[in-house]
Amino acid sequence: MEQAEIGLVGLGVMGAALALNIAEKGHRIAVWNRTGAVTEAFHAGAGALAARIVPTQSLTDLVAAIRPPRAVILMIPAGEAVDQQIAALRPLMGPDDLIIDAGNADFHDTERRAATAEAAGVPFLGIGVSGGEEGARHGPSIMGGGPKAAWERVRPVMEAIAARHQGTPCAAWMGPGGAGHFVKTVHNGIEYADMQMIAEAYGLMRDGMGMSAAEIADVFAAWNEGPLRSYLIEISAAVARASDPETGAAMLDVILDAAGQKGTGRWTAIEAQHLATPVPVIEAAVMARNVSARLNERRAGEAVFGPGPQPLGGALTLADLEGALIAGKILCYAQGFGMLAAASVAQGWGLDLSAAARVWRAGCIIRSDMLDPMAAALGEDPARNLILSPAFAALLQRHQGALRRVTASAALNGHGLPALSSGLAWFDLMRSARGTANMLQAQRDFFGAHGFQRLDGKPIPHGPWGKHM
Ligand SMILES: NC(=O)C1=CN([C@@H]2O[C@H](COP(=O)(O)OP(=O)(O)OC[C@H]3O[C@@H](n4cnc5c(N)ncnc54)[C@H](OP(=O)(O)O)[C@@H]3O)[C@@H](O)[C@H]2O)C=CC1
Ligand SMILES: O=C(CO)[C@H](O)[C@H](O)COP(=O)(O)O
Repeated sequence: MEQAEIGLVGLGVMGAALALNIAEKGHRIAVWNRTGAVTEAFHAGAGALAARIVPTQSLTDLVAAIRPPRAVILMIPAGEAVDQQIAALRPLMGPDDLIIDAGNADFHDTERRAATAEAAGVPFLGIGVSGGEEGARHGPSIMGGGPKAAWERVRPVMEAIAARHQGTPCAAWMGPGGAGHFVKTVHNGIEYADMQMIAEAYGLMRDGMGMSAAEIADVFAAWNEGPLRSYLIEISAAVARASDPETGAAMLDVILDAAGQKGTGRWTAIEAQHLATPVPVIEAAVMARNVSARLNERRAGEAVFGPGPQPLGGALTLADLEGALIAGKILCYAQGFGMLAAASVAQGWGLDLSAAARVWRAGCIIRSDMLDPMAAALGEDPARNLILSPAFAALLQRHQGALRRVTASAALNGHGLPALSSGLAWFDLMRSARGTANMLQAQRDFFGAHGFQRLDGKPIPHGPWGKHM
């Protein structure tokens, strides 16, 4: 039998869709899944593509089914499962055979696996794949990381299966080691923030303006025709429009308000702290998911303090909400790109921020019309904060008023808007040439003799605190 060009382990939601995508682009692929019955069912359901798919029932058969030098994609949960699969596969493979972890991964794990592979003289790639099931099936965004030569080996397949933005594949090598998985992690942090800001606008419409889910769907659909045009706004319109087949009620109205999470947003927040790079909108979004899961505490809080959100009494318009989301989105993306810049320096990756923005323009969950001008702005001057680029500074000038009205009215009326309001706070700090950290420095010097710098440059590193004690 003709050997496959590539192999794939893990026929779950993403792996199955990716395997069909690869087969559809004309590549013969061998597949293996931990639960063998899943492999059989997958092959049986692959229709015409089944002819290009080789189902296998052991890792030995999987490896034997692939033409050397081999490439095997892992599409399985992050963490131990990946280490176990690598440990099981490596002894079966040759020194030129490539293992590709294409699931989400903590980039520290990817760095460790890359170092182990390099020491053993075998190739390993860690690549981020975004787009959910639909993206994996018809064109995801792909962020490659690891040895450039190994990426070049699989680049033709990656570019063939990736989404396209005006003909350009949304698949690119981001850098060595864990760079690809790091870019995917920041992508997911932005995803959390974008989703949270949309949920905040939804809450203002539902609880502050008394709008039904169907009316809210119309608003999201209208916003999707303007500057906010994006996959997440588009699906927000769709989910707000959907009805529950059981009760006929709006689907949103029957879904429990407790968010799940697999951890990628948390990885972003943790790494941001390690890098001392401010991503408050992303951190607020992670916090909001954590709070959402504390249902009993929230119910107890409402019992003691009364319900939070009150009607806004006409204080805000839908245009205010749209403007606030435009401003919030720019602020959160600027923070995400700032984090990529900080990691690039810390890790010596040489990340091209514009290239990251370019692979996010199509296929991924955060794809949006704004990413093309963002890629252009980052290309003009990668060292400049995105909010200072002329195009995005002008948008912020235009929409910051809406963000202020929305966050102020929300605060006055009991609506918690952690993401939008932390975005505004960061923006105001970023436009303050004279901040308030002089007070922090004085306090630190007072209690710990930590010293400070003076504005006039005089070499007097401590304050006269002793005289006043
Ligand atoms: N779902 C999404 O939208 C996205 C997911 N990802 C990432 O893709 C990867 C796969 O996710 P997804 O397809 O959603 O997950 P699923 O839960 O749908 O599938 C998981 C797959 O991994 C296999 N698996 C689970 N544990 C092990 C193990 N210990 N050893 C070997 N195989 C194992 C399962 O096999 P079995 O059938 O035997 O259980 C199954 O094939 C994850 O890293 C995820 O974070 C990335 C982007 C988007
Ligand atoms: O990577 C993804 C999208 O880009 C996955 O869907 C991921 O599972 C989303 O994260 P979470 O489960 O934490 O919401």
